[in-house]
Amino acid sequence: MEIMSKVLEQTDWDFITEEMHGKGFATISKFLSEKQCDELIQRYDHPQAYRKTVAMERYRFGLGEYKYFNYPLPEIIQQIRTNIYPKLAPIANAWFNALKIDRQFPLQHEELLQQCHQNNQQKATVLILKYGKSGHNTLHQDLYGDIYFPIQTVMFLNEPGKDFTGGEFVLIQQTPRAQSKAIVLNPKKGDMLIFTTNFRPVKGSKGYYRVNMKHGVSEVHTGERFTLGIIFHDALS
Ligand SMILES: O=C(O)CCC(=O)C(=O)O
Ligand SMILES: [Fe+2]
Repeated sequence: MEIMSKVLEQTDWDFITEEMHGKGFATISKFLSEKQCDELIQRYDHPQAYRKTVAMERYRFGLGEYKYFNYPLPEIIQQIRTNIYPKLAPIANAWFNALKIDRQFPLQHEELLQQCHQNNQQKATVLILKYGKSGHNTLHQDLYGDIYFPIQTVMFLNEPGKDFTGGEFVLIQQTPRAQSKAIVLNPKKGDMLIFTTNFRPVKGSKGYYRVNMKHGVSEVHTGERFTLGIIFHDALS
């Protein structure tokens, strides 16, 4: 808890909750220190930390590479996953209530993992991504099995405009019977973005309706871009 207790304490979770309800995403500035970002990037080349490396081109996911961490997760990642989840579970529960979906999420992360394990989802989904020139990530949703948590986070490990150009984070919002809306974000080094994995409720004249969201990354023009993705459910494979 020590590594990040200060940031957690200083974060205005009521504000984050409002942002999530209003837009489906929220940012915590400077969640990680420069040093923490640099250490995560340095660890990218240590193979023992990861269970699987994916060349994104191979699966037509885009262009770039990512690595799934192995359990046990590095201390800082473990702490973030355990301590952020309880702040997000009430948001997810409010969304499912609003959309009249008969499912609620446990308030502790450990319990969500137990549900995943009972469904044979045992593999860590936390990943670090690296994109070079022309690198990009096509629009997607990170669902890894029947048991999923509908909110995830990504941390930006280097500086846009300095370490790389291009490579914006893109959210696409698909409203029923309307054209899709693109939301383009440029978070800075150390920032944490929290966003919906698949959908969110929006209030209409006849109650709440469901708006689908996907995310991706636009093409990197120069340099290298690194991110750390924390997904709260585990994967089948
Ligand atoms: O690199 C990014 O900004 C997006 C990464 C991503 O798709 C994820 O963390 O799920
Ligand atoms: Fe993703």
